[in-house]
Parts: sequence; structure tokens; C-alpha cells
Amino acid sequence: MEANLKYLKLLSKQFPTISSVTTEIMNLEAILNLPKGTEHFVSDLHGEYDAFEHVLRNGSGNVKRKVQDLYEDSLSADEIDELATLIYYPEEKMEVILQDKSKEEKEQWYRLVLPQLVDITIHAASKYTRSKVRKAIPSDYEYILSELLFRDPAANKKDYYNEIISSMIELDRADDFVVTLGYLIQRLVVDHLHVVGDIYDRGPHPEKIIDRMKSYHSLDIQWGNHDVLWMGAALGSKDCVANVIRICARYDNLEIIEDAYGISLRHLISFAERVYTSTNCSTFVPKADPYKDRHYADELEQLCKLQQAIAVIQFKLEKQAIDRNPDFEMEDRLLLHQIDFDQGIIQLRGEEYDMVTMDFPTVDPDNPYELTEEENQIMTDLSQAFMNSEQLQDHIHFMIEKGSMYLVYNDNLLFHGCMPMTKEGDFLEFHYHDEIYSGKALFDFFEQAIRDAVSLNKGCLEHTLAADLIWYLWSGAVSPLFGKHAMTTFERYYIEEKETWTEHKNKYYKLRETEEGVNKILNEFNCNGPNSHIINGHTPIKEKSGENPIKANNRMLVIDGGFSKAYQGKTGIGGYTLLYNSYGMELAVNQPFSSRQDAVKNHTDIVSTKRVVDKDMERQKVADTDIGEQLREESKDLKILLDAYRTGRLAPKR
Ligand SMILES: O=P(O)(O)OC[C@H]1O[C@](O)(COP(=O)(O)O)[C@@H](O)[C@@H]1O
Ligand SMILES: [Mn+2]
Repeated sequence: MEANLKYLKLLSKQFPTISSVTTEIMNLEAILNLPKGTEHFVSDLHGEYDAFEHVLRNGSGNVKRKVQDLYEDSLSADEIDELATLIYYPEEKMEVILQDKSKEEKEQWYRLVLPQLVDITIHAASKYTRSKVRKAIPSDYEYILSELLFRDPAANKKDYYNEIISSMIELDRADDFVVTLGYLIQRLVVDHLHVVGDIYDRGPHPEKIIDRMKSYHSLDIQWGNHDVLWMGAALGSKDCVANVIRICARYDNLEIIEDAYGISLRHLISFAERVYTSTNCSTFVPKADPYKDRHYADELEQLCKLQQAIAVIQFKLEKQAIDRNPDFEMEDRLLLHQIDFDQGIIQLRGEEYDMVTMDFPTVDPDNPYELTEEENQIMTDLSQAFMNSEQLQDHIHFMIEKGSMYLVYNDNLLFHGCMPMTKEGDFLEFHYHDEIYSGKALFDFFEQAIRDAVSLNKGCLEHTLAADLIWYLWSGAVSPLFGKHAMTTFERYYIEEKETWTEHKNKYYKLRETEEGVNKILNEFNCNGPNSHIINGHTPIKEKSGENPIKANNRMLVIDGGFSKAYQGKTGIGGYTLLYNSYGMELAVNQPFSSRQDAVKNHTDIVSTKRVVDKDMERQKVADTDIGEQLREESKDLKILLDAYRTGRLAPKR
């Protein structure tokens, strides 16, 4: 009771009068009755910044829908496409449209297009409270846009527009106004963004994706295996550093490390060129971006040698991590000592294979896991450089702040990789330091390890062990982010026989096809609503071979469709994105994104088809969401405060 009164007193500071309390209650009740805001889900962006930017700009088709809602009957399909493209890329599209126009023609165009843009903005804003829309308006236009968006419906609209547009043109502000409205519409069509993991690796610009996300109005991240790899590297794990560099070399993306994050690879490169000699093994040839054709032979050779050098360092370092952590049970990943250095063969699970190359200048056959002095020095310096890169630290801390291993949001469960399971369909157990973790607790355990690696002092044993757990998340058999029995990097580089490359997927990937399997996982996270789904990324859906991203009687949605160019050959598409608005969920199938210029010039839009996930769902209001739940609580408290004012338990101000 005491505590209650204390809380009410605090609340009364914010709402000191009866009228302020009643106004706020009315405001909250009104919000609860608005339609639910639109959530937008993307995953597996893999450094493809331009494609990501495009789906943010077109809201996975949501912008075009708003245009169609208003102009389907009065504009042609081409005109609708042009107007939509103007909204996605206002600066570039306007330049193309206006380039050959006279002053009068330009003025005519503004008079046509500005009212259209204002109407689309009003339509997109109609789901929100005035105060929310006001917050989205850039301050330069606060007055004018408030006037336009919240104008008195009885006032003569035409006169009003004319007046405003005339003064815009006169003051030479019409261009700027088009741009402002374009971005405001983009901002309003999506209320909240979920990024279901794998921002990093394979593609060229993860750092631009993070910068873009930093300025986005509302989002969360579920970490992917590639994201935690970078987190581990930034937090000082040498195993993670070696993997990050190796993957960047493999995909010809060293600029990310050197230019975007200012980490010098000079010593490593000169070491690799000096010490490694073989240049003829195809397994080390980088998987170059097909759009980036700029290689000279010596550049390729350098990337091959760099990959060799860092792969060997990685295998040596992994021995230390595996020895430090017998609980990982990863001894069978240690393969250097299985090589017969005289005969050029390797023993693997009872079979004998030829080695693709025997270029191991730094491996002592009697002590194959010992790093040479120079290798040691290079890794010590590189891990320092990762920890000292301000830009990288800034990006990783953003991911840590906005991210988590999983998220329950409006009754949906979001995670990147998998729920590790046994073949009997039970949650797989991870044994660590005499404790056992499985199910939700397994996710929570790894999340804590990441947060420990952030807060513990670097260099102490606890920190090293926390960083090792991050590396385990990248490649361990019971990792919810990896989902395969082992990572066969060694075999992929050194053995030709592809049967040795297989990474067996966890049973989860069979079980998630069934409603029973999916419900078991949803229940574990207390997601029991009639509209609960799992939203999953990580494994590219091979759409072109007929695989369906919507599984388990619509309960499971796998949205990795291949933003990554390296995977588009397999998937046949350019990525899935998901929208969840007040009418339910809709999966957008995106075509590969060609280029920004193409999108601007030819109106190529990458959303090709939409598939409805929820049929017959009742229109959802804010009241039906997690935020609605919070608002109802607030409203309940305010009603108690009102009662306290009325019964004299507290004295309101007058
Ligand atoms: O094609 P690459 O570069 O060899 O990468 C393959 C590796 O990437 C992984 O698939 C992990 O990356 P994803 O999360 O993108 O699947 C590993 O399982 C595998 O060993
Ligand atoms: Mn992944």
C-alpha cells in the first residue's frame, strides 16, 4: 500500500491535475484503437548494402501499395511506377525527370506531384497519432507539414495547396520539399524493423548497413553466426579475428577491414607473400563478386596466399581454444596432426585422402599446432588492432545494444539459426562447467556469455573463456546460431573429395517442417497465441528448386532467400522480406537487385510476388500488441491516480 502511494505520488508529478490525467487516459485509449503498426523483417543481408537500402526505401512493396490505394483508378501503371520510384529515390529520380524541362514545365510538374506526395503522406500517416507523426517530421518543415497533414478538412484544400506550393516554388524550395516528402513516406510506411541476423560477411559493405541502421527510427537485431564472429573479433578473440580475415580474403572484401575499419593487414600480407609459394590451388581462389571484375593475376595470387596463411594460423589457434574447453568436445576438428607430411596424405575418419597442397611452410610436423614467432606476433597485433578500431567498436556496440540471441515480439519468436534438437525431437543439451543448458536456457546462456565478454576485463581467464564461447557459437555443434555438426573449413581447402565437406544439419531443420516441432519451440518461449510464428533466417531457401519458405502450416517462416549475391545462384531469388501489418503477414519475394541506377532509370522494383501467410485474421489494433499491453497498464495506473484525486487520498493541483 505504502509503495503504491509512493508510486502514485511520483505519477502525480507528471499529471498533477484532474484534467491532465483524463486527457492522458483518453489519449492512451485512442492509441489502443489505432491499427497495429507495420513491422518489417529482413535477414541475411551479408554486406549487400544497396539491396538493403532498396528494401528500406520501398518498404518491401508497402510504398507502392500506398500509391496504388490512392491512384489505381486515375494513373497508369507506368505513372504509378514513376511516382513510387520518386518516393524511393527522390533526389536521383527528380534529376532524371527534370533534366530537360523548361522553367514553366518544371513548375507544372511540381504542381502536379507535390499534392500527390502530400496525399500519400497523409494516407501513410493515418495509422498514427498526431504526436507520433510530428516526431517524424524534419524540424525545418515542422510548421508547414503540420498545417498540411492535419489541416481542417472543411478548409478549401485546393487553395491551400496552391498557396503553399506557389511559395515553395518562389522560394526555390520545391525540390527540397519533394525530397523531404519522399523520405517521410518511406519513414511512415514501416513502424519497426527486425533484422534477423547475418549483417556481416560475403558482401562488400556491412559497415554501411550498420551506419544506415544507426539512423533508422526503430529496430532490433537478432544476432547471426557471422555477426557474433565479428563481435568475437572486436572483443579480442584471436580465433574469431583469424576467421574474419580469412572470410574477407575468400570473398575479396579486405577493404572492409582495411578501409572501413582502419585495421592494417600489411604485416600479415607481407608475411603471406614471403612465406607461401603455391599459387595453383583452386580451393583458395577467392569467390569474387561477379559484379567486381578488377583482378590482376598478382592480386589474386596475393589473396590465395593470404587465405592459406590465415587458415593455417586459424587451425593452430583453434587447438588452444579446444584444449581450454574440453566441454566443447571439438577434438575431432583438429586435423593438422593427421597429415602425413612425407606422403602428402591425410587420415580422416578411417579414410585416406590426398592433400590438395602440401605448402605448409610454418608447420613443424612434430609440433604442428605451434605458432611461429612471427605468426604469434601478427595475431597479437591484429587482435589489438581489432580492439582499438574505433569505428568497429562503435558498430559492434550498436549491435550489442540493439541485439539479442532471440526476441519475442507481438507473439512471434525471432532467431537467426536454430533450436538445437535431438533426433527424438528433444532440446539438445550443452554441458558446460558442470551445468546443462538446453531450450530457451541455452539461448540465454550464450547471450550472457556475449555480455560477459563485453564487460569483463580483457586478458583475464573469464574473459578468454567468454570469448571462446563466442567462437563456439560460430562453429560448435550445439550452437543455436550454427546448426550443423561441424564446420569443414579444413576439408574445403585441403581435400578434393566433396563428401568430406558435408556439414550435417541439426535435426531442427527437419522438425521445423512440422507443426508439432514448431509448437514445441514456441511453447518453450511462451509464445502461445493463435498468431504466433517462428521467424528464422540462416539457411537459404532454394526457391528455384521448389522449396517453400512458409512451413509447418504457416507457423514457420524462413526468410533467408539470398540477399547475398554468392547465394543467388542457389536460391534463384534476391531475398525474402516479411511485412506484418494490421491485416496479417505477407512474405515478399524479391528479385536480385541489379543497381541503384537501374532502379532509378527503369523503375525496376525487386518485389515480385507476395504470399499471404495469415488468412482470415481479424484486423489487429495497437491494443492487440505488446505496446498495447504497456499502454493498457499505463492507463490502468492513471485511472487509479484519478480515483485517488477524486476520493481525496491525494490532492490534485487546480
Ligand atoms: O562457402 P564458404 O565460403 O566456404 O562458406 C561455407 C561456410 O559458411 C557456412 O555456411 C556458414 O555461413 P552461413 O551462416 O551463411 O551459412 C558454414 O557452415 C560453411 O562452412
Ligand atoms: Mn547464418
